[in-house]
Amino acid sequence: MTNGKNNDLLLVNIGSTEKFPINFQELEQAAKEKLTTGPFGYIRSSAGGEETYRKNIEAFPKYSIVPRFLNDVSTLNTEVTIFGRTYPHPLFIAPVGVNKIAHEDGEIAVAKAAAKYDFPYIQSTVSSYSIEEIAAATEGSSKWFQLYWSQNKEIAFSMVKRADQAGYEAIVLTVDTVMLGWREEDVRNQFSPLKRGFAKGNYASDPVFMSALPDHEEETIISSIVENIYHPSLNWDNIAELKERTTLPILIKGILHPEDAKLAIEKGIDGIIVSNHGGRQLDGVIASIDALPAIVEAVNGKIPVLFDSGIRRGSDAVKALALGATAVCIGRPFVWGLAADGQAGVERVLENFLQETKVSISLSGVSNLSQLRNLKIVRN
Ligand SMILES: Cc1cc2nc3c(=O)[nH]c(=O)nc-3n(C[C@H](O)[C@H](O)[C@H](O)COP(=O)(O)O)c2cc1C
Ligand SMILES: CCCCCCC(=O)C(=O)O
Repeated sequence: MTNGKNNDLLLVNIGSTEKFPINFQELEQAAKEKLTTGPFGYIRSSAGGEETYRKNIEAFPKYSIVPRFLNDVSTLNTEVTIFGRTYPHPLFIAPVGVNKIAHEDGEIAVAKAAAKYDFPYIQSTVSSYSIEEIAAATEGSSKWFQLYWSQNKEIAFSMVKRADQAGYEAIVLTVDTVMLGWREEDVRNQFSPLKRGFAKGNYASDPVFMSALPDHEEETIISSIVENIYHPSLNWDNIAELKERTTLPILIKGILHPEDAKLAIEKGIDGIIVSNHGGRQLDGVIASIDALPAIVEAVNGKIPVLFDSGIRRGSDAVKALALGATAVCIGRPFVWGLAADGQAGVERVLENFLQETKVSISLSGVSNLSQLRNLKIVRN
């Protein structure tokens, strides 16, 4: 989304004879045709009876944009500044692990596409490629590192140090996944990407992780990843320890309660991501978009509040931004783009997202993000 003069993007885009899935349903269908049952089910599905997954999607139409007209929208500025860095638009790539189950090029393809369209890339701990491999493939672009705490906390600290050294600009500690949610589809398909070695990127390249192993056999590496990734004892004291080990800004991902948002601020956390993990963890929790307004109110502008879970198109992003999100993260849509056509598929998804978001902001009658935050949203 370039800042400046606003063109008629739809008419510019139409003219190609190339066929490619455009919306989420088409992308999911295209991915289904490419993937086998286990990987497709792992990405698509969520926890329990998928009540929260459905709520995430069904909640968006309950919020309506009340646009203003006769404001000059011939220019548009979508810049947002977070931790001192200005980004051209408020769309991020959510941390999504084990990308090789969708496409051989995995996270490298996603990070390159993200760099091309200026989406800051949040790399998952459980990536198929390492921090250093992704940094080398995308020099100069903005990257954050998503941290899963480890049973052996020295492994977590080591990964944070590596991310800092590789030029990543923030740490996103995910707190809703201290153990894996109950995911029936994966039980049915007997599919675990962790157990099949798709999450090795950052572990097999980590000196602390590797030096703690009795041998370097594939089986030993995988079983140690599985042991370390479960970290049910995670608590606020660990956050204090993490703060002592890095000067990078720390965000907490998975906040749904306003009191946890307030606690995060008290404990010196630099930002939060309102998220229910796309419904993949505790089924039955509140839709992420329904949790957002109270959290924005509790935070009261003190730290950035990012948002994910259920963003499927530009108008969803507009609603989340108007409800007070500083930026929004795209999840499953880019994974389907990756499965459908590798880096080119992710690029198409991001480009369309950007264009639809830009058109939607302008048609709401506003020209920048601070005006967007004052846009009226009603809940039917
Ligand atoms: C296949 C898959 C893997 C994911 N892996 C991670 C991860 O490693 N770390 C993390 O914090 N969140 C992870 N997430 C959650 C996303 O960051 C994000 O919260 C979620 O995708 C948002 O929901 P949506 O995709 O339905 O919009 C994953 C999501 C999916 C679909
Ligand atoms: C216990 C942590 C496993 C993480 C697997 C990746 C992930 O977050 C997901 O939703 O899948």
